[in-house]
Amino acid sequence: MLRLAVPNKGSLSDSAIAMLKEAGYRTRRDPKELVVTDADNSVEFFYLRPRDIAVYVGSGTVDAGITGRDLLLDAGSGAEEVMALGFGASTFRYAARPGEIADVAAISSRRVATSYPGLVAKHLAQAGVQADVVRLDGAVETAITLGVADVIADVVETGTTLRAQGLEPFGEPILRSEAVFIRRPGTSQGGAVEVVRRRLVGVVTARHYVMLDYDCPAELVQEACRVTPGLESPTVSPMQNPAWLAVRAMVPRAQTNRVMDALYDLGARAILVTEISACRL
Ligand SMILES: Nc1ncnc2c1ncn2[C@@H]1O[C@H](COP(=O)(O)OP(=O)(O)OP(=O)(O)O)[C@@H](O)[C@H]1O
Ligand SMILES: O=P(O)(O)OC[C@H]1O[C@H](OP(=O)(O)OP(=O)(O)O)[C@H](O)[C@@H]1O
Ligand SMILES: [Mg+2]
Repeated sequence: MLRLAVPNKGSLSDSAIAMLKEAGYRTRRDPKELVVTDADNSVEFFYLRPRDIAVYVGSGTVDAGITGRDLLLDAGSGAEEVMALGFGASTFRYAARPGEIADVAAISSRRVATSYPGLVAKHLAQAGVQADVVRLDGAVETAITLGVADVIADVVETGTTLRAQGLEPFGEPILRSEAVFIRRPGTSQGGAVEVVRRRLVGVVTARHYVMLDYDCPAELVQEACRVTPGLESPTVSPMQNPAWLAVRAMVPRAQTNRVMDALYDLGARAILVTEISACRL
């Protein structure tokens, strides 16, 4: 059986579970359930802390899993990112009191508090900056107020926590993170991991695209197909009236209304949008 790790708590947990459910897997019924066997799909799910998932996958204790890119890089385990999952987006940034520290070079000889010491040590080393890294479990933003650090490096989503502590980010973000599907390179379960990957690609794509159908005057179909090129190529079908053709294509969800406007201006009519509930590309 394939062994897959899923975040049991925290920012990534609910969305990861929802995505696996959409991909047709059995998920836990109770937050206290830590192991779930999906016999139909030959997968055993282990509900673990996202921080530990990269370590378990890297060591081969489990074959693959879902965690944050920042946690994967912090662990420095042998696990590798297979694909981004499109949720749990955040940046990882340095912050300090306003005007106190201008850039990464100015961190030199200062104390940096973080829950991601691996990630920060690597980043400072790459920048050629010597600093003391203070490892904390959480509530990192308070470290400056408490006088145990001059700089913090932490996850920033909305920036509300930083503002509430009177801190400001500085320098370029160290990292742009989101939830990722990870695996151990060279796992003997490579084929089974690939099946999960294809299912997850199906969910991500179904969320990202809608299906567009429209009727198009036959002489305008080439132009209309340039507006909706689809993934491979749009499907063009005859209609009872030979002056018209029916066109069907996937369109990025975010562009739906812009594309509909363009098609309408061109002369297309009966433009319909439908949800894609699942797909395999
Ligand atoms: N607002 C957020 N706060 C923290 N982590 C976030 C946020 N948004 C996305 N993430 C991502 O979630 C992962 C951290 O999840 P984790 O469960 O370890 O911490 P958490 O969500 O802060 O939960 P807790 O601190 O309650 O244990 C990281 O990959 C991080 O980038
Ligand atoms: O930019 P924001 O939207 O404010 O989100 C980022 C904050 O949220 C998380 O903290 P959490 O509430 O999980 O507490 P923790 O520090 O104890 O993990 C994270 O560690 C940041 O502090
Ligand atoms: Mg947290």
